[in-house]
Amino acid sequence: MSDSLFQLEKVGFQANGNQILQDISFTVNKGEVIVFSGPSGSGKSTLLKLIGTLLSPTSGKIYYRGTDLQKIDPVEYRKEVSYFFQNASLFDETVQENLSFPARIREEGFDRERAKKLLERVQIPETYLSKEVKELSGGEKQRVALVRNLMYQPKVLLLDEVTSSLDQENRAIVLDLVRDMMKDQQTKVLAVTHNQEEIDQASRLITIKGGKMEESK
Ligand SMILES: Nc1ncnc2c1ncn2[C@@H]1O[C@H](COP(=O)(O)OP(=O)(O)OP(=O)(O)O)[C@@H](O)[C@H]1O
Repeated sequence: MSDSLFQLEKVGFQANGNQILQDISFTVNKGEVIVFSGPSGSGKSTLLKLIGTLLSPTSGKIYYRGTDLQKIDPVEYRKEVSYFFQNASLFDETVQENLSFPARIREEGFDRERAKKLLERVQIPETYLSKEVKELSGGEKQRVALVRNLMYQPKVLLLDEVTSSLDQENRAIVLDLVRDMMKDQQTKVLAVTHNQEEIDQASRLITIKGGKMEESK
């Protein structure tokens, strides 16, 4: 078990009397890129939120590196496992204030060099640091939000339809950075997507239908 990254055992989730997920069991091993697919409303986002601890299972267990998620300090867990979603919201402040937020909550200084490098990777000039978020386009906001998630290198990146509201150009920029993270810095990715190009990159495709899972690849 300790060699697995995540292990789900008969995970279920109920909300307002509805069984949204049922009996979800699978193991994610360390070198895998997992993509969750399936029809709209089938429970994919809910599953990713359970893994990201934004929600708690109402039945079953989730283990991270062999330890029950309920027994892991949430602050420590968030340092390793980063959840990034479609239309991630930035604070209504400057780009720098947003990018320094992860350091502020850890009472550390802002790593301007890292911010600069990551911004460059998503084709945003350093001068944007002093820009107000409300001056940015939708695609720029999503790219800045991704940079904010990566200011501390996560071990696992949970991506929930992060490119679905982006045009082709922005999508390519975001995917390129995610790919680099996976390659050079060994970040593991679990993603929910409808995009075929992203699905093709999966080493494993897990399909969720009506709250139940089918493994397809
Ligand atoms: N907190 C909640 N309370 C009640 N119902 C919920 C809650 N969260 C999700 N649902 C319902 O659970 C089902 C699964 O939602 P989920 O967002 O996980 O689907 P999805 O597969 O990610 O869909 P999409 O591809 O459209 O994003 C939907 O029917 C949704 O309405």
